[in-house]
Amino acid sequence: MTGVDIVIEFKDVNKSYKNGKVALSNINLKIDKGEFVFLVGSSGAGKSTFIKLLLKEKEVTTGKIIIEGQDITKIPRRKIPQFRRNIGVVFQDFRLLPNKTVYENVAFAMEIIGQSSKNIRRRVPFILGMVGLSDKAKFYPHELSGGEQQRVSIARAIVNKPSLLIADEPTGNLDPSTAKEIMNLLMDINRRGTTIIMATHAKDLVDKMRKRVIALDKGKVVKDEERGTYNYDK
Ligand SMILES: Nc1ncnc2c1ncn2[C@@H]1O[C@H](COP(=O)(O)OP(=O)(O)OP(=O)(O)O)[C@@H](O)[C@H]1O
Repeated sequence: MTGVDIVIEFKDVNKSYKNGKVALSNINLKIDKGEFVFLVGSSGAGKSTFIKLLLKEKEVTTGKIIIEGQDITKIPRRKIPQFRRNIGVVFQDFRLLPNKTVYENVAFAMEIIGQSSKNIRRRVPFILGMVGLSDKAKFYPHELSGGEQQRVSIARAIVNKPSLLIADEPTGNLDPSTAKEIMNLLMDINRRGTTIIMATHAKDLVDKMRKRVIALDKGKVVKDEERGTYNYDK
């Protein structure tokens, strides 16, 4: 997928869980290559479900999700790992490997997709420089601040040059000024061409950035606005 136009399209997507709970209802939207999209909505609105469908962690009940012309609902189970390589993911709780250094955490993401050690030695220092962690390469996660740990997790998410980066509450565990720094880093990555979808409750950040805002409420899109704000009418 790298380097190819990524366009995400949800076509009449519905998702109900086994208990009958409707998590997403009749979602129709398109996200173009290079966009930065905030996904907002109160707890239970359907943001995590939206992300899980994109990653194929969950399957749609009905409808299609098309990424770069491919209907991902049709990808067979055995091809899911390969599909996921094209998407970087960042979580609220960082999810770093505690027994690996910063360098090793990022290198590991390249090792598991079979990159040569020569490529790894060239790429990891470059990415650590980009996220401002060159001097922390030999540190372990527990020796870092929350903001630094999140930078490592962002480095790991982008080291294999995904076209799409999904950030699920990436600033949720950070104080406001650190959250702003992480936001700036994500904007920087977006300016370099990576499409970003960020689920968040961080009203201040959303209002400041004035990027596209998609708001969910009870599984429905209740707002989709260019240069939007956090608030939406239910
Ligand atoms: N595995 C599941 N089985 C049954 N119901 C589920 C499951 N996962 C989520 N739900 C329900 O689907 C709805 C949407 O949940 P989802 O986790 O997508 O919301 P969210 O917007 O991500 O919330 P939060 O901000 O709290 O993470 C909720 O009502 C939730 O209880």
